[in-house]
Amino acid sequence: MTVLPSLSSFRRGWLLRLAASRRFQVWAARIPFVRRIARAEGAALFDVVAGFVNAQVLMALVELRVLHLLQDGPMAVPQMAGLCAVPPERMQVLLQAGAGLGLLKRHRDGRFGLALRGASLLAVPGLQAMILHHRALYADLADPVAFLRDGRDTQLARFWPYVFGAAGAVDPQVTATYSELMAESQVLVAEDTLRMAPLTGVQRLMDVGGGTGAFLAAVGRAYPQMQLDLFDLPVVLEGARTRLAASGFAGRLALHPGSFRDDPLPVGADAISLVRVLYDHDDSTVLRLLQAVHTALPVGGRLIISEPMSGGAVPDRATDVYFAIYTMAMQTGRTRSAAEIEAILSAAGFTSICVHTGFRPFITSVITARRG
Ligand SMILES: CC(C)=CCC/C(C)=C/CC/C(C)=C/C=C/C(C)=C/C=C/C=C(C)/C=C/C=C(C)/C=C/C=C(C)/C=C/CC(C)(C)O
Ligand SMILES: C[S@@+](CC[C@H](N)C(=O)[O-])C[C@H]1O[C@@H](n2cnc3c(N)ncnc32)[C@H](O)[C@@H]1O
Repeated sequence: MTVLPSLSSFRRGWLLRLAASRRFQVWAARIPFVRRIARAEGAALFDVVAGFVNAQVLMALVELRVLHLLQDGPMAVPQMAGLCAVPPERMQVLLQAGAGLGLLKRHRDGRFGLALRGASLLAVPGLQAMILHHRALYADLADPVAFLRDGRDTQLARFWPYVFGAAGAVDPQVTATYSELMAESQVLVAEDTLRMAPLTGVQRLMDVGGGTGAFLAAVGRAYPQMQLDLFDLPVVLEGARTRLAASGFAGRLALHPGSFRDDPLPVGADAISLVRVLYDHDDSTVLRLLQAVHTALPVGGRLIISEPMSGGAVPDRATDVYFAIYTMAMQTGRTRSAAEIEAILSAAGFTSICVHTGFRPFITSVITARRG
């Protein structure tokens, strides 16, 4: 909590009782210094209250391709209304809301254009597809208490059938959809992972659960001499073949179809990466997977784990809300803190465990470890 830094629990309790008193709030609104804190708290609280509406305005802007349409310059409301097939008076409200969110800019002549944040959104790989797929998550959260008490049949779990193992990933069309979403959203994850955990000295890297090879492609570009191995479910690798053939890495990339639930991992790599894999699975699957990675690595071999992690003792706004609820809706895994992952790594026999908290925790954080 930002306004209550490190107070004793007695003073903290006293301050919390004050904040929860309506009479104190009325008084605080009149006193100059306290008024600033009260206003900031009010605005922050309203942001939480209005979150769903903000997200739905964003959804409409993306689905109607408003940001794309404004890419070449500002437009008048009636023209936008025609292009988006939305009545002009409603379009006005949507565009004004987009400007309120800082995504659009309202010009003096009443036209709307892109703001810096809206323009940035267009350039984030896969973000628009990610926003559109939130429909499934929002449907699951329509009744959040029912979801928490008994959220067993979720739309999101059906969106990502591979989490149920090889048996779930049978439909190549469905597999192609999620593989594409993962590959696009991988770009920033790869950037941050390689910045936090450079692969200097690694001869051969195996990416387990590497999807269609987007992480390995980034690694291959950064380390032109490295041998690359990709391990994933057969149906996923089938889809990856054409993409990888065109990537120019074919000569130094080997594909290993298999399921880490049922098959041993191939040996030979001196480093193994697990990028956005652990949080899809329960603790016992994660422990067995890390034990299998331990067995597949040579002594001193390196493991790189990269995924958004819970803040643990210091709850984090992005990962402890979005990713924790998201992975709960997927049903099979959970968003773990670095400390929780460290504990499983130790149980699997890893040493030299090192946590690199992400500078963008909503993109990823990294843990590295070695086979002792
Ligand atoms: C030079 C000066 C002084 C000024 C210039 C001004 C200027 C031009 C500034 C540009 C600003 C700029 C560079 C902005 C860059 C913005 C960026 C990089 C924004 C990035 C945003 C990324 C976001 C919002 C990422 C969201 C990621 C999400 C929602 C990921 C979801 C992932 C999921 C659900 C994964 C699921 C996997 C599963 C299924 C659980 O296994
Ligand atoms: C969230 S995706 C991450 C893909 C990629 N690492 C990335 O970050 O974009 C999880 C990946 O794990 C793979 N996976 C899930 N269960 C698996 C299993 N039992 N054996 C091998 N791969 C599996 C999925 O097919 C999928 O490609």
